[in-house]
Amino acid sequence: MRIENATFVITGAGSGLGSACAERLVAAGGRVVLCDLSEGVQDQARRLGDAAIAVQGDVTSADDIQAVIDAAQAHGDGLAGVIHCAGVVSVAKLVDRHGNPADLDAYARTVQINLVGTFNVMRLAAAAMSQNPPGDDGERGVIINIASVAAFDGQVGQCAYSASKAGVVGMSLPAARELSRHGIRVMAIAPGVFETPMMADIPEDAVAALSQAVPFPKRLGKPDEFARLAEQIITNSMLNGEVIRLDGGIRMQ
Ligand SMILES: CCCCCCCCCCCCCC(=O)CC(=O)SCCNC(=O)CCNC(=O)[C@H](O)C(C)(C)COP(=O)(O)OP(=O)(O)OC[C@H]1O[C@@H](n2cnc3c(N)ncnc32)[C@H](O)[C@@H]1OP(=O)(O)O
Ligand SMILES: NC(=O)C1=CN([C@@H]2O[C@H](COP(=O)(O)OP(=O)(O)OC[C@H]3O[C@@H](n4cnc5c(N)ncnc54)[C@H](O)[C@@H]3O)[C@@H](O)[C@H]2O)C=CC1
Repeated sequence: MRIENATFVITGAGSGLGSACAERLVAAGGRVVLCDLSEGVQDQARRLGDAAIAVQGDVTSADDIQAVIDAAQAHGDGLAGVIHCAGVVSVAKLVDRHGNPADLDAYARTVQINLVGTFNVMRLAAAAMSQNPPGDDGERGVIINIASVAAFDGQVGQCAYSASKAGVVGMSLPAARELSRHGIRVMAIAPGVFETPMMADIPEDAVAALSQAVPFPKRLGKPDEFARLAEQIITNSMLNGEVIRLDGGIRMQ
């Protein structure tokens, strides 16, 4: 699929990895519709110029995401793809050091945003893209979801987060199988540790430990390194139904 003059929805585009994807797609001649809960997403759209518009919304809301997709249809010649970066991190042990059980609502919130939100965006975007005229190979669209290495190597305290991301991994192949008849590809990226505001709350020694745990390069990833992979997934139609770890070889302990 070509990026130039095509329109993409990027969720979580007010920050971090989503923001980097927006910059890279605009630089490649694409048009973007930025969705985020935070109102800062409007500033990001203004920075990117006429190729970008922002629609504030919650990925767990059917109405909000349908409004984002409707805006994408109007922003260009139909929705070509989605890079779904919106997500939250949570940390809690099943039983804390005082013997108290983990909070159920906190667990449910993490799964609701990271997993149910992913399903919500996929289902509404796929319904819209299935109406596109077929392109090369009969392609009508591409969906890129974001998992995490925590889907595979979850650490102590990551039951909710790892479960939510493992669910994103689990949906990749069945979604790709179902949507292949419409010419829509589904991929997921499982990042390791990247320099974004999501990592900002981590104690410095923990960040250092995570960086040292990366075989090579021993550092946090840069958001544009993530965006470059997303760009390649969009333009390389043989990438489908798979999860790509982008992590420097880290296997978390
Ligand atoms: C490496 C810790 C990083 C903390 C980061 C918190 C914010 C996370 C932002 C992540 C954003 C990116 C997300 C992503 O997709 C990529 C990743 O997943 S990066 C990995 C992020 N890691 C986590 O989120 C782990 C979070 N867990 C914790 O911070 C702690 O486990 C927790 C606070 C939940 C509990 O710690 P503590 O109070 O020390 O628990 P205990 O005192 O009960 O310890 C019991 C026992 O378990 C050992 N332990 C605790 N944490 C870890 C660990 N992460 N890895 C290995 N072992 C751990 C602890 O040392 C005790 O062992 P003893 O032998 O009894 O000393
Ligand atoms: N930073 C990292 O090291 C890693 C991040 N990831 C995943 O990558 C994705 C992006 O993470 P970052 O850019 O690092 O985080 P970030 O915190 O910088 O950006 C996430 C964005 O999602 C938005 N968001 C959260 N909940 C939302 C909702 N319900 N509706 C709409 N927007 C919502 C936030 O407002 C924020 O702007 C997340 O899914 C995260 O789990 C995965 C592995 C590693």
